[in-house]
This record gives sequence, C-alpha cells and structure tokens, in this order.
Amino acid sequence: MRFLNEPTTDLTYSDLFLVPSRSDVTSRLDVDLAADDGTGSAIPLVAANMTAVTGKRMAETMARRGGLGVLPQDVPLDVIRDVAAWIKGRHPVLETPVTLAPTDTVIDALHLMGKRPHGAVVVVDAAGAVTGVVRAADCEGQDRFASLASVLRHQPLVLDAGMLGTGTLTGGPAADAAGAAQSLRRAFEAMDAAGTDYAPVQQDGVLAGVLTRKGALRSTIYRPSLDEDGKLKVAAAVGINGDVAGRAAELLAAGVNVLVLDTAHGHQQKMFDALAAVKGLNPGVPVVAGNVVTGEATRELIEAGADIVKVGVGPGAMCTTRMMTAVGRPQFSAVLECSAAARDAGGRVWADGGVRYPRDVALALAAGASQVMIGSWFAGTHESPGDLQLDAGGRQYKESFGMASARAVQNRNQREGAFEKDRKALFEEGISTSRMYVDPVRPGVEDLLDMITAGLRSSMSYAGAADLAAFRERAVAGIQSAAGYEEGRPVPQSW
Ligand SMILES: NC(=O)C1=CN([C@@H]2O[C@H](COP(=O)(O)OP(=O)(O)OC[C@H]3O[C@@H](n4cnc5c(N)ncnc54)[C@H](OP(=O)(O)O)[C@@H]3O)[C@@H](O)[C@H]2O)C=CC1
Ligand SMILES: Nc1nc2c(ncn2[C@@H]2O[C@H](COP(=O)(O)O)[C@@H](O)[C@H]2O)c(=O)[nH]1
Ligand SMILES: [K+]
Repeated sequence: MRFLNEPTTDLTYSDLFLVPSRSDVTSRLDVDLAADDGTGSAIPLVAANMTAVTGKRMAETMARRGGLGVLPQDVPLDVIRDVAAWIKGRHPVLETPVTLAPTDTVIDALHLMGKRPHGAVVVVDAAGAVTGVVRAADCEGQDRFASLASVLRHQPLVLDAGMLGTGTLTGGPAADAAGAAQSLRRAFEAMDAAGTDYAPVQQDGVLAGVLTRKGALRSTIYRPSLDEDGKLKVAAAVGINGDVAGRAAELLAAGVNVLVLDTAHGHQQKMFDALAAVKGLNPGVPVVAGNVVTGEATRELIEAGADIVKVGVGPGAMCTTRMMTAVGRPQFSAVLECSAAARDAGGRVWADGGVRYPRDVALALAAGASQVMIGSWFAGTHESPGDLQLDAGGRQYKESFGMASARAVQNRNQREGAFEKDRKALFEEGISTSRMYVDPVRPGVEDLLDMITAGLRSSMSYAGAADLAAFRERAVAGIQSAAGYEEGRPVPQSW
C-alpha cells in the first residue's frame, strides 16, 4: 500500500480513502478473495468470538460461504463438542432449515422462525419426510395453539437431491464445479417457475436441507471452507488462564480447525506461556493470538509460535477500553504497522474490531491484514445466537454485549465464589447491553457477506488487483478531512 499524502498521526478507517488505479481487472467476479494465512478461507471474513455473535448457526453459515466463525472462550467443552459435531454434520451447500413436527403449534413456529432468515419452517413427519412448509403469513389470524398440520395450506415445491444432482454439490476442491453450477441453476429455475424462493430438498425421501433462490445463486459465487474430510470448518477461542493446553487439546479433538488464544492484553507473559503450551501440542492447525497493536508485540507473538496475530485494542463497538484506560490505537495504523511486522516475521494479522461499513474491510485488507474480524455488525442478524426482540416502534433487534463487560465477566466466572466473581466484575471494559438492529433489507449474515464482498471486489478492481496480495501491493490511500468523509455518504433527503 502506498500513501498519497504521508500521515503524520495514527489513523482509523474513516480517516482514509482509496484512489482508483489503472486496472486490467475487467470484472468484479474475476477477483479472488481467498486469504493467504493457512486457514483456507475463501473470503477474508471472521465472525468474532463473542457470545452475542458466534454460535452454531453463525459458524455454520460463515463456513458455508467461505469464511470462519470463532466460538467464544466461555463456551463449556461439552457444548463445544456438540456444536462442532453439529456444524460438521451440515451440508456445505444446502442450508439448514428450522424443522417442526405436524403436531407442533403455530406459536412454536413463530418462536423459531427468527432463528433463520428464511421466514419459514419445514414440517416433517416422524420419518423425516417433508409434509409442508409454514410461513409467517400462514400463521396470521390462526389460533396460536393450533397444530401446524391444521395450517398447512399449499403443496410446497420439494426438490429431489438425486434429480438435482446434489452429489456434485459438495462445494469442495474436488467438486465438479460446472455440474454443481448446472444443478444450482436447475434448482433456481424450478423455484422461479413455482413462484417460490424456498424449497426443501429431500434425499431418499428424507429432508436433507433447503435451498433458497439467493442461496442457489450464492453457491455459484462463494466456495465453502471445508476441512480435509469435506466438513465445514470452525474455529474456537481459548483464554489465557487455567488449563490452556487441556482446553486446546479438547478443542482439537472436537475437530476445531483454527485455535484463537484470546485476551485483552496479548503482549503479556501469560500469553507467551499459553502459546508455548498450545504449540507444545503440535496442534496442526493455525494458531491465532492477540490482541495487540504494535509491530513489536506482533513480532514477539509470531516468534513465540503464533501463525496469525489478532490486532485491535479498543476499536470494538462494545468496547470501553479506550475510555477507561486511554489504551489502544486507531485501528488502521495498528493494522498497517502490525501487518508489516507480521509479514517480516513470516506471519499474518487479522484486523479485529471497529468495522461498520464494507469500506472498513477494504481498508484493513489494503493495510495488510489477511482477514477481518467482525463482531457487533453480525450480532444484528438472524444467525447470531440472541433472541429476536422488538423495540417500541416495532423494529427488530438483537442484544449485544462486550466480552469484557460486567455481564460477560459474571458469566465467565460463574463457578467462582461470590467474592471472586464480584472482584473480577470491578474490571469491566465493555458495555453489558446494546441494541443491534436487524436491517430489514439485509436480515441475514449472508446478506451482509454479499454486501461486504461486493464492496471489496469493487474496491480491489478499482485498484487493479485480482487477489488480496495484489491489493495490498497496489492500493493507494489518502487521508481525508471529516468533510471529505461526509461527502462520501449518501444523502437520503434534500438538504
Ligand atoms: N480487543 C480489545 O480491545 C479487547 C478485547 N477484550 C475481549 O474481552 C474478552 C475478555 O478478555 P480479558 O479481559 O483478557 O479476559 P480475562 O478477564 O479472563 O483476563 C485474562 C487475563 O489477563 C489479565 N489481564 C486482563 N487485562 C489485563 C491488562 N490490561 N493487563 C494485564 N493483564 C491483564 C487478567 O488478569 P487480572 O484480571 O488479574 O488483571 C487475566 O489473568 C476477550 O474476548 C477479549 O478479547 C477485552 C478488552 C479489550
Ligand atoms: N475492549 C473490549 N473489546 C471487546 C469487548 N468485547 C469484544 N471486544 C472486541 O471487539 C471485537 C469486535 O469488534 P466489533 O466492532 O466488530 O464489535 C472483538 O473481536 C473483540 O476484540 C469488550 O467487552 N471490551
Ligand atoms: K469502541
């Protein structure tokens, strides 16, 4: 990356703009978004290890679209084992529906519908065959305790996996890409002809997953993140206290594909001890460590065995660290300095926190990050773990909170005595509640991935970069005034 005008101070994303360069990239679809950091991710986006952000649905969906979700450090090991097995049991192309039995009720359907962006529930019989599809509209005016069998109206379109050729739909490197694209096109056209945007897919008479029109399209553009057994990848975090090696070994045994050693202050002795403990296991998967904001800390963590260093202190939307301690660093400069140091030392960095627009992702990657971690923005989607709530005006939102907030600290230290628990809660560095509104136009995390990757592809083709390495090389950034930033925002009404 080159600066148009050399900075004299540390900068964050809003301080910068990118100028276009002469380009040989003639289509934005020709741009390759694969990360070069050993994770195998086909898009450079990671869902943060925050309780309000990443659970099984987020991790599954991120991996299906080529990214990664990190399960938080607070999740107990037995839950991690179940969740990792569940994620690895999901289809790499077909989406996971909400399912209920014909004897379940309208209220069950309405309660579960918000867990997916489909706005639908598939009703299956005891043998797993599809008996119908219930949508929110089918529930209107119905007794909330009526059985789903009594509200099933239409014969839904059900696709047959065999007819569709879903054998080709494995999404892996060995997959027959042309055959898969044909299958997906056939499914799209069948849905179009039937006037529906959602179709259950059965294999041997049993529900195997669902396809949506958008999902079928997406699977022709995105490539899933799969492990060597062709299963969706998942990452998990480990704190630096307690039995680090024990937890890391259990995570590896559960099939976790990337380990994230996570603490507020990553440049500390306990982190070096934790890294030594984890590297001692010969984990055979990339190890991420953080968080830091200096080149020196980055180099030392890589020398201690980290493959990737997580960069960002204080930019997070839930984070009060800068206001409490003055510690941190404007995120763009932190990523720029740490990325250069990491590459010199043979490692990479993930830019973690403070991303609110697609432009921020482009800037972090231009600054040299191999991937960008997003928390709060993704909390406001159907795939995050929280319950969908309505504000007084009827807008949908989900609650988010920081992992260093009093709420998270209380959760994390549940097993400690009241004295210890209250003592630890004194050190909160995050907010315990915030509303992340669900964008009615982009309610699912895949809608946000579409938006971010579209922006990024375009950003890269403006720079004449066909991949992220070329983007880092070719990007030209300038520093702008607040008025310059403001000029770039759309104007929804006259002034
Ligand atoms: N990216 C960011 O800006 C930040 C992120 N977080 C996130 O919050 C979560 C909880 O993190 P964390 O607070 O580390 O978890 P813990 O409260 O479990 O702290 C982990 C260990 O680090 C020590 N520690 C914490 N802060 C500092 C510090 N400033 N200097 C020296 N030692 C410290 C703690 O000791 P003791 O409690 O005795 O001091 C403890 O031993 C993580 O997910 C983390 O990523 C938290 C803050 C900033
Ligand atoms: N200082 C704190 N940082 C936190 C806390 N919880 C999470 N985080 C960090 O934020 C990013 C995500 O940033 P976002 O802007 O996308 O929300 C996350 O990965 C952590 O590094 C917290 O309580 N305090
Ligand atoms: K902040």
